[in-house]
Amino acid sequence: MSDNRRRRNNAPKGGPHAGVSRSGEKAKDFSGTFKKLIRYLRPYYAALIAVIVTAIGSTIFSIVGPKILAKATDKLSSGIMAKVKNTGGIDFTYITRILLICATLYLVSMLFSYIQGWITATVSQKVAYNLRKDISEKMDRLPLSYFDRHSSGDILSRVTNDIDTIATSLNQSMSQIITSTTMVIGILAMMLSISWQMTIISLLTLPVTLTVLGQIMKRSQKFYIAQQNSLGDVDGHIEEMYGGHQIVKAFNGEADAVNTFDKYNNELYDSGWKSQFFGSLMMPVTQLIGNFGYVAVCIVGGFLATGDIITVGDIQAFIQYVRSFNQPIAQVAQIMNMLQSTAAASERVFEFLDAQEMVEDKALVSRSEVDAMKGAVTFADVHFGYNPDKIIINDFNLHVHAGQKVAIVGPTGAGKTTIIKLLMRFYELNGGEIMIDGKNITDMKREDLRSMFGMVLQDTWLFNGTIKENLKYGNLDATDEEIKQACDNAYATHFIEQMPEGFDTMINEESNNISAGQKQLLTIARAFVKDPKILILDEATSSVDTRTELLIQNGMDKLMEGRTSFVIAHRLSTIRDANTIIVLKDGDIVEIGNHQQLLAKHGFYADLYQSQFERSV
Ligand SMILES: Nc1ncnc2c1ncn2[C@@H]1O[C@H](COP(=O)(O)OP(=O)(O)OP(=O)(O)O)[C@@H](O)[C@H]1O
Repeated sequence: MSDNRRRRNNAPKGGPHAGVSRSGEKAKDFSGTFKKLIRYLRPYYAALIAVIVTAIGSTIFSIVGPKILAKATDKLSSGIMAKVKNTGGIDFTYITRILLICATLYLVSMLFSYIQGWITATVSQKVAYNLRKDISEKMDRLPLSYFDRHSSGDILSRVTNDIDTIATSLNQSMSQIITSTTMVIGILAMMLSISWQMTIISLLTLPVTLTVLGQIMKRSQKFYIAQQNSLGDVDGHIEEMYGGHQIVKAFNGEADAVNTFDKYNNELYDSGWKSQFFGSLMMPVTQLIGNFGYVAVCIVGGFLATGDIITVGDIQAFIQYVRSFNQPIAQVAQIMNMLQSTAAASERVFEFLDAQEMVEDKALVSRSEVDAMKGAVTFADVHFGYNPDKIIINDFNLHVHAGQKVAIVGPTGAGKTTIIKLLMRFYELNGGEIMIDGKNITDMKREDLRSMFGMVLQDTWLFNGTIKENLKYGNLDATDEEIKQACDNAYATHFIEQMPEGFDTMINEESNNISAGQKQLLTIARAFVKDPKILILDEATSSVDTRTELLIQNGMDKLMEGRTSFVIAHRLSTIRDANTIIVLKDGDIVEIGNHQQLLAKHGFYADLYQSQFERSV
């Protein structure tokens, strides 16, 4: 089967990061996406109210701080004046009391910030946790056709990168939106309470700050997107070249590979440099414009103070407020930017969660009925196309008695694998029906249906675990004796026992401690452990040594005894004893019969057999 290859070839350009949501990416439906995201926040409304209360609390306390501190400054300055004029002294008791009040306010404000940080971290991580959980459950309900259309890298990036983006931005924006807004309103109120004239003057700098910030952000965002794209190109290129480095070397493609890498790397350098440069301009520029504001405020404040309209303490408090005014404004702008990428990430996640699911299981045939089945298979007028507009299996009819061996042969792309996928209900038919022991497979639960099958494929899939764990994959209750017996039947015991830790040796998909042939023997043993009624064998085309090939063949023959078997055959010499051989061409059965009958027909099969036979002579 060539699924993995096919999927990889279909993967979007840009490598593993090709589906990653990029900061600055715009969502198609901003408000709709946020509504969906807010649904995930619903269980935490109480916590969110607590965030609002603590955020407002901590901000108010830090806002009133300077105003109270101003009282101490005034007392101090009037005390100094009195001392100079010899009319009195500094009232330290009063000043100490004010300072204590201020310290308490700042402490309470800090405590509130702490509580608020704790709640937002919990809520954002819970939302991310629930999204990941929903995605994982959704994966089980999605039809295989969904995975045909989306690369695994793309799906992976939705579960990891996109959800990370959502969690991080929820964490930051939830409290920042509230604190920044409270801060802006609060500071503005305090400034107005000190002097409306000075407030107007300092507000004059605001449009300038906002325009300049907007321009900088627009520019840096453009380069940021370019940077992420170049990063995707670099990653994709490295993955491709590293994955196929032997081929690259064999075809002398190194110079080309290095040139392409240099090109992507230069683009990354260029966009990375520009985005960071523009990003780092934000703070100094805001400060510069703010400083002009201070100068103007100080001048006007000085005039007002000399006219006894405001006090020196007021000027000091006002300056403090002006300093903290620009910060929340810049923060709100940043949050707006961040929310755009959150929306883009959420949109990708919800697109996955909203994808059309498989037709629901019916379970009209009970598990006990399925368990009692013998394994007779009937295909009746089956029509199917991966894309309904392009039917590739036309009117397929076949009846297989329980225990029979059916070989499916035909040129590449004829539809051999497709027939098997339909039998296991990986895809829904466009017409006709498939029955096992006379019962339509759509009337059974998918899980029950698949419990009847055992597969030995060319793509020997083994997971990270011990040999024993891998063997028990299809039957977790198998005893050690059953496993040993299965390995004996599959001629696998010998090599397993020679391994350093025998059945407890760790293996995985890329294991190089076992050979391709040994992996094949393990998958045969795994099928024996499962003891299925119907077998699917996809004959290995990969070359193994003759002795191992013989072991594999013998193992498979033994495995097929007494079970309905479908063999996708590549070497026709191995299927001479099949009860029925069907020859597929472009999704149609062009010939059917046993080996002798088909040879006698002198048709497609006979030609195919002859050509293989001649090649092997
Ligand atoms: N997931 C898929 N999505 C769309 N088209 C597919 C998919 N899988 C297979 N096809 C197409 O369906 C046709 C039959 O493919 P299938 O894999 O069944 O052929 P096959 O006979 O098993 O070939 P091979 O011997 O090369 O494995 C081919 O044209 C193939 O390109």
